[in-house]
Amino acid sequence: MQATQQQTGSYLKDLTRRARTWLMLSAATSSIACILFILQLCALAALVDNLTFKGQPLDTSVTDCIIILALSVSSFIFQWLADMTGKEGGLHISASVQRDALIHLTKAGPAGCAKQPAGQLITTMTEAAEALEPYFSQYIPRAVMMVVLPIVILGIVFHFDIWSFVILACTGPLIPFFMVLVGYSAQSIMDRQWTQLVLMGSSFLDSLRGLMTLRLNGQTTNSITRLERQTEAHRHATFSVMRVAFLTSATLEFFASLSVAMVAVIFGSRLLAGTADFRSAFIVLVLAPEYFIPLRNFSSSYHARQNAMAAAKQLQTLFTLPEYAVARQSASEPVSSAAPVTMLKLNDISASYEKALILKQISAEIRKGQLTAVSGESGSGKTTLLYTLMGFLPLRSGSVAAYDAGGAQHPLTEENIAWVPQRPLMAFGSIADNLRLGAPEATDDDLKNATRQAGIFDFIMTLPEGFNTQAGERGARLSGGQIRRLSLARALLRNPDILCLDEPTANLDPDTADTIIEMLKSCAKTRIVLVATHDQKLISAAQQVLHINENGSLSALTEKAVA
Ligand SMILES: Nc1ncnc2c1ncn2[C@@H]1O[C@H](COP(=O)(O)OP(=O)(O)OP(=O)(O)O)[C@@H](O)[C@H]1O
Repeated sequence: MQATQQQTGSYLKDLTRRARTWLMLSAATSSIACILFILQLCALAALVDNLTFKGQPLDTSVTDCIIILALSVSSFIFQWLADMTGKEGGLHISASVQRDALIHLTKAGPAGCAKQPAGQLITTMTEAAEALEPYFSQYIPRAVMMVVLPIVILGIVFHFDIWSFVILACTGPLIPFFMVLVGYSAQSIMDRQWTQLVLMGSSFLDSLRGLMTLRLNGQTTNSITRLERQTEAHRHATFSVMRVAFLTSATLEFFASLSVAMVAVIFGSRLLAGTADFRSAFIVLVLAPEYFIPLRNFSSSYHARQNAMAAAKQLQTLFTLPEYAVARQSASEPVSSAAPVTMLKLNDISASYEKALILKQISAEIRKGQLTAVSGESGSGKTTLLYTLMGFLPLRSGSVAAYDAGGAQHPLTEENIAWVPQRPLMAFGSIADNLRLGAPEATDDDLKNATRQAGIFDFIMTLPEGFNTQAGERGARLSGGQIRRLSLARALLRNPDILCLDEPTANLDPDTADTIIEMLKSCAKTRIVLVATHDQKLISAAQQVLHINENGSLSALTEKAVA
């Protein structure tokens, strides 16, 4: 569900607090720059008046020229400082939002993240977070400037000419008024543009990932047509946004030019009639366009605000993902004892994603030395059971306790449990890089040992570059069985006390499946090994089988003596 305008507005307001100092510095330096610029214009008007009408000789005006130059340089420096501090504030906020989003995704874990398409998450994490930067670096300092500078100019103009003051005071507020009016109707166009962008991103990623499936089903052309349609819709939405932006700036230009022209006409006729002096006329005429500049700058950055509002809505949607992952103790925290965990005790555990319970009151003891399989119909909750052990999903009730051989209880930490999912991730990089994902400190010998245990060492040695061979995008240069064995080696490299595997033999030829089953049996001699599987061969090879029925309850627990 998308957040309302009001919720998004207060979210952006809250974010402002994260870089308040930078943004205040930006607004302050920008105000100083503008005041210096106004002083420079006043000094210039006085110099021109003195030289042309008061007959002051040029050689006595050197000090005036130096003052004008100094004012100009200082104004430039302060404006530069204003841009830099504004940028710093904007970047600080967008980086902190990206960090928050990443932390939230970690808390959501694989179960929570499954609720949004990966393409949408990528677009939100990158483009939406970056779209916040111009809002904070431009819109907020300009909004402050829009208030400060026109008031200063109005004060000066009032001092010189009441009629010019009235014209500027009446026309100035029209600009932000029209901006807000146009802005409200443009927000829905902006939201549409973002929805199209997110949709395009997810469709593109889905098509890329499912290229093979699309091809096999003769859907490549349809997929291209759908992508073309989405690109076209995004182009249309972008054009609508640009049309509104152009129309708005044309309206603003019209009002600004009209009022400057009115001031010029009034002062021209007063000069001709001899009721005004040149110096006042010159000052008011150079200040009149400057009066509209902060208003125009504010209006042009209003687009940044609308874009940020639409982007912030996408970010708020990401933050609504449920935080399923359970916080676990990490290696940096002291563990009560170095003895390995040899037994897991499930005490009446129940778990659910939403309201309905998926797992109901499961109790079992899973020990080192015996391969344990979790079997059951598709959708019965086998993966969910592994998720609860891995900490990807909290328990609704019951508990999981871990004990060492001496009967002492241990906490379940990120280090003593490892997981090999149904579709293991192969990152872009070499085989060695992929193996070291979970154990960056692992030596070459460690890699050899782990791959030997996982039965993939001989295959790696046949590759021309051995461990340095590139795995390809998502392991595209490896077979399904090779990816499984590599991810098993990756898990073993961490030397976990508990190893959980989801469908380790799915879609493998009988010989490869047999090799993996033998490997798991041998792994189970030194650690707790728990597999979720449909594979009858693997179920028969297991010494303990937990059968979960379609209601999510444990319907049978069979145990065989270890051979
Ligand atoms: N992230 C999720 N959010 C909500 N419901 C989910 C989520 N993941 C799984 N489920 C639901 O939980 C139930 C159990 O799913 P689970 O993946 O544990 O079954 P499984 O026994 O492992 O199935 P399979 O053998 O097909 O892999 C299913 O009804 C599924 O729709």
